[in-house]
Amino acid sequence: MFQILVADAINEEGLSPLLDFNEGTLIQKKINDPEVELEKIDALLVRSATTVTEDLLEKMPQLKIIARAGVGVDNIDVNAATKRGIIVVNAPDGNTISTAEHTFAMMASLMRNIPQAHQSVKNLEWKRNAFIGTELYGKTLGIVGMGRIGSELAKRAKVFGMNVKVYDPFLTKERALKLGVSHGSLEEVLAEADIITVHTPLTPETKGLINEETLSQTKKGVYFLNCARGGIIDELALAKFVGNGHVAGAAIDVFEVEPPGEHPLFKYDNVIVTPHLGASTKEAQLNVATQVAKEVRMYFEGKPVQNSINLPAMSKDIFEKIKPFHQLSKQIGSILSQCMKQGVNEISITYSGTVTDLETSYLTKAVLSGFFKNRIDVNVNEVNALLAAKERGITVGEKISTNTFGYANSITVTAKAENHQFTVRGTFIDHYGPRIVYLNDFVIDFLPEGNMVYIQHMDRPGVVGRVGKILGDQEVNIATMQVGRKQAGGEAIMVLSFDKPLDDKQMATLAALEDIVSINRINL
Ligand SMILES: NC(=O)C1=CN([C@@H]2O[C@H](COP(=O)(O)OP(=O)(O)OC[C@H]3O[C@@H](n4cnc5c(N)ncnc54)[C@H](O)[C@@H]3O)[C@@H](O)[C@H]2O)C=CC1
Ligand SMILES: O=C(O)C(=O)COP(=O)(O)O
Repeated sequence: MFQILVADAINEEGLSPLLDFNEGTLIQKKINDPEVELEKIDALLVRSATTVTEDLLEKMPQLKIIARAGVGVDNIDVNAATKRGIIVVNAPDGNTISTAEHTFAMMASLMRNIPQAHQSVKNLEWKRNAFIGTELYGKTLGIVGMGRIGSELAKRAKVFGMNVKVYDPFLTKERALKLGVSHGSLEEVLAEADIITVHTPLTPETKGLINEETLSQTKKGVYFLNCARGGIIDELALAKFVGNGHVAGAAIDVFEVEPPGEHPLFKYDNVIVTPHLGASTKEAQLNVATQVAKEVRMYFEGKPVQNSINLPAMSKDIFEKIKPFHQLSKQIGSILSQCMKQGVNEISITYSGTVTDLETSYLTKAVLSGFFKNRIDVNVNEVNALLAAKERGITVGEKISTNTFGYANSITVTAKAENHQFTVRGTFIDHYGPRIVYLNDFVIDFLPEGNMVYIQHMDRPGVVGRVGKILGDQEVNIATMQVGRKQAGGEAIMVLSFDKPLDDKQMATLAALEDIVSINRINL
């Protein structure tokens, strides 16, 4: 049973794909609840309230997937998760509309003093002259970060007759044209906008993007909005510019520290605030919960996840096509690792035939994950395979070849150590299955499965018989046996498979036989 911890308030109805999941137990408790056995948790679902640090991950050795029921993953140490092979997924578009609408509502409220006027009337005042507002019509809205939310906001602003000027270094001219917005540098947006709103993720590049220096490049009387992440606008710098009258007002939904407690911005009447409500609608919460619950379930069912931060997305169709090669790649990596015990400094992979139509970089990661399994105590998978190789100084090369060796496809992997190298080649035959067709310079043909032994020996009469007799005497049943040789009387190999793995004594007895050069277990 997979243990799935829901550590933040996530919509119950949206969690139904996991509530109905027979192979999972859902635990709805805070991360620091003493009843939570962190070491047993397989999946963790969070919003922005739970901070997922490297220290926390250290305590969660079984964790395989972190799902963020929302967009921003700045509360998750994605690098630390990647290093451990933990997949991080989010729900990228489930709350876009709600957040764009909230930003718009904040902008309208700010320009028309709605929160202040509301409070005044409730205080039994009637101060119509104190709350003269400013129209949105004809004003220039500067949007920093023109992704999903920025784009939805732009559409709404245009309907209100606003001019939209955007800054986003990753926005193409074509996309800006399609969205009907003027695209410029940050300096241009700062200089031209009447209202500036940020919609970037919080990253080292965007932290403090709006600071004293950038604030001083804006028009006097500018308004600021932050419904993205606390920290993109330097809060103390903003408070200073509100205080000196340069900034006419600000609407803030998110804070560097949440909840913010006493805050220098709170003393200004022209600063309006909400407690991180951008995504807080029934619709958005249902959307994001459903998205991540489905993702986690798909992951545990061995299906591809769609919205991973640290894995490439793959459609179901592509996944079905790549699946047999994925399995074969892992098996090749594992065989290689078990046949070549020493440290390796290079792994090169050559793909040929039909497999080259697929995402071979994904298969390369699968080869590496098979190779590292049982070699290192970190769970290596497609998320952290390249990183694991890099950290161990192993160069990984991938190439495509037209030589298919007579098969419809082939995957050839060579591992190199200082004075030694070992090659394994496999193919996948439709309606037949995976086969290993080349092992360390020998042509062979066997099914990579179960408990096997790989023996290198001299091609002399009686060797195969002696191996069979010794095993027979010990009541060991040989399930399959394949032999290969380069030339008569030279070096040869045997690959045998058994119902149960051979024990150390049986291995030693075989190793001691005449004409046996080496013997290795291969367990797949
Ligand atoms: N207040 C709330 O409740 C919510 C806040 N958010 C925040 O809003 C952010 C944006 O969300 P989406 O639009 O869905 O993300 P997105 O990924 O679609 O858009 C982000 C945009 O920022 C741009 N960008 C990145 N670095 C930049 C830089 N240095 N300067 C200018 N632009 C830059 C990217 O090119 C991208 O177009 C999220 O990362 C999240 O932190 C999201 C949902 C709800
Ligand atoms: O999706 C996001 O990035 C948000 O900021 C929403 O945060 P929340 O899930 O409401 O804590």
